[in-house]
Amino acid sequence: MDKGLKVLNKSPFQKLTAVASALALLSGCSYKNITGQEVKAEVLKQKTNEQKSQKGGEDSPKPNIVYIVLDDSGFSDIGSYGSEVKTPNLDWLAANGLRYNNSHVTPVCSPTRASLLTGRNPHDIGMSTVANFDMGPEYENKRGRIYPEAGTIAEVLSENSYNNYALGKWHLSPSHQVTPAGPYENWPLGKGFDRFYGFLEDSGDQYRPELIQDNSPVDVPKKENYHFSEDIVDRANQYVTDQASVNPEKPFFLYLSFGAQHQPVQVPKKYIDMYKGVYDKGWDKIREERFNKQKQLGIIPKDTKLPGLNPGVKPWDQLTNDEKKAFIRFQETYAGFLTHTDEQIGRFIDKLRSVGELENTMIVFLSDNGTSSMGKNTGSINHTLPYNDVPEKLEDVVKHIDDIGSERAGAESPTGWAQVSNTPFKFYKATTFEAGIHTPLIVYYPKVIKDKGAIRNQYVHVSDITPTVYDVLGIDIPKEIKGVKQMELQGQSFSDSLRSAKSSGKETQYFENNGQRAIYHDGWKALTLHKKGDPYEKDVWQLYHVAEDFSESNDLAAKYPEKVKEMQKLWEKEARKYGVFPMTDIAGEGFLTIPKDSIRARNTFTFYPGMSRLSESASPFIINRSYSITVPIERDSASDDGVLVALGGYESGYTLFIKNNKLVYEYNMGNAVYRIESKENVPVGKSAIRFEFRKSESNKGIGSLYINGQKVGEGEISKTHQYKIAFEGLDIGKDTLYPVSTDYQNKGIFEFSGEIEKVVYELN
Ligand SMILES: O=[N+]([O-])c1ccc(OS(=O)(=O)O)cc1
Repeated sequence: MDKGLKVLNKSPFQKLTAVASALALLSGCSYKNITGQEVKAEVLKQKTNEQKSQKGGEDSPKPNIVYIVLDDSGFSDIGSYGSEVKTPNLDWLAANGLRYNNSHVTPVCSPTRASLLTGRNPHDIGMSTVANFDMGPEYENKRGRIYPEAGTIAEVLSENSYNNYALGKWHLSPSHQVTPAGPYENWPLGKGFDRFYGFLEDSGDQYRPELIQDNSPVDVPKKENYHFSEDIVDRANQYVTDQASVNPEKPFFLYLSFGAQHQPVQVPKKYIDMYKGVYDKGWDKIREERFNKQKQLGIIPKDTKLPGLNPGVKPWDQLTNDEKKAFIRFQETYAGFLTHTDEQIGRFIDKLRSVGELENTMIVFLSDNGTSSMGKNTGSINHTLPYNDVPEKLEDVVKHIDDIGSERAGAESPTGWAQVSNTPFKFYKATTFEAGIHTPLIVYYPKVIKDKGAIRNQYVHVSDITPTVYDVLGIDIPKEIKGVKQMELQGQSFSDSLRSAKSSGKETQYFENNGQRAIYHDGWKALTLHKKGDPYEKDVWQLYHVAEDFSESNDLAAKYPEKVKEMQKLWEKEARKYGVFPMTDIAGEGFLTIPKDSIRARNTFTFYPGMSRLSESASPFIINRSYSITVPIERDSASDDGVLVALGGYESGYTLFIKNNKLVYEYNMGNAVYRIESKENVPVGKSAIRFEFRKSESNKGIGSLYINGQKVGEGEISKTHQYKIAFEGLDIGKDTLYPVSTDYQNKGIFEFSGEIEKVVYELN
């Protein structure tokens, strides 16, 4: 695809414009305006042509491009793909555009987004798996970043006079680079976007997100009932309004990437209440209803089979009343969250309409992967726990049932509902079964799509979307971007299918994430369900004729062993071609790999008061090791109190603070809080405060408090996080967003009223 030129193919209209200007120049006549100045006629003529070429004009050559991405939402979740959830605005896009029912993504977030934004396969550009995991230079394919050789659509379009905006979840920078001091090259502005507003990591709290605007951390707007999805759409609307008002001749690319439906599932109660009673009938029934509706809609073939419940998912009538009660609430919340998101999408569409841009905009909607199983069989109300492989107890979930959806819970639905979202498929996100990689795709582009509301069956992959856009715009990628030679596009345009149902789809596509593998070729699919630690060559391959078996219900591997071998070979060939090797089957241990070029590789950190919040993933790596935190302070009076250092929030984290003259350290594990309090008072005047953690066993140890070298408190911390401590970063001298300790939850950020000289971490 790389034709080596960064030129726009000129439309017939542009050619006419050029001829008209040339004629005007040749004509050379002039007249006097009211101030008596001489005005050349050709300038006037040119202006008329410019006005004609403003977007919205009949012959406008450059449409706006919008990508709307949902997170962790399965194939059946939206109304026009079979759901009972109310999504009128997405359904409107579907009714006025095309629904693809055979569209594929990667099993997890970052590779899908990397592929979407670059038109290449994820491994080949450094993003085999989530951006949280940077495996260092030995794993070129797992650096948690997009290599500059794979320019993003924003970089390409900025060379074609587009403005480029990104909003919402990013998750395309190594997490250890999410710091207020950069490096910034993998942040949105480093990847071609002109404006950004959102969060940079994998999940964001909907009520108190760690917001970034452009390259700077910013506070959550002080707004009653603040919600992140509303905030990013307010911003998107602002960007569109600004551009339409001030620079209407310029087209824009806008990437609107919701945190929804990823955990934490959080939405105001009003939306949860909309679904009261809807889910009382349980997941078996709802799954069946979605399946039937999908057939009626024609979104799945009439002969599709509905697989049984996934392993570990109990039939609804075998659940206890407590389970039913909690699980109903989870799904009411999930549904309300989606309706709320849809409402925001509606507000954005309305904005495009009101500034006269809707008809001249191509909108692509998709979900980045299928619905997740991280809620396990109980559902989750504290998402740090599943990230650390700590099971949650149903009784805790039931106790906090009314918190689900609120800021008091990092909620995620149980697997029974995740399977419903992924109807008619089996398994979940992170696998290469269709449940993980087969999601909705809607394309709205009224200028070209005449077959409104139709369903397209072409096999499509997320890497094909941006090449399709380039094709529609008639542009080639530049040979170089910022002096870096560009790789060829690897996705394949499906622009023909916008006009014709008959055009062909993609023939071959490989998949891989953390050792889970699959290959699609010409109507067939082979896959492995890899068990961590097993040798890859021992993995058993399954075989499905997906052209006839939409839901992978009939494993044909035993019947066609030769076909399995052929598909395996093809997987290997594609894997070699696209940089899948070396492969790893990391899961949580990915968090423990600290590359040498990460700031986390240091053993000493000195932080000064006033530092912006530092993301947890870039904070001193204290997991499973001994360390100390030393804080020289000064108190003017015995009433000076507040937080010296804190990381995390009420879900989990740690905090060192002074209250009632006592020095307190709390480690909040999520299901237990370890508290150590000084016996003695912290003196007025200068003192050296110190907390020391001595590891005794794996993820266990003794915490000690010192004032001026004297031990003033000690306690055992019998379980610490093995992978990730929290979803909220490190504060010096205060505890922003959520409080780690309930001891000061009514004191706002509980800023230290004395003076902190510095905070020094020393890690062993
Ligand atoms: O293992 N992780 O770090 C991880 C896995 C999945 C995940 O969800 S995703 O939507 O961002 O892919 C986030 C983080």
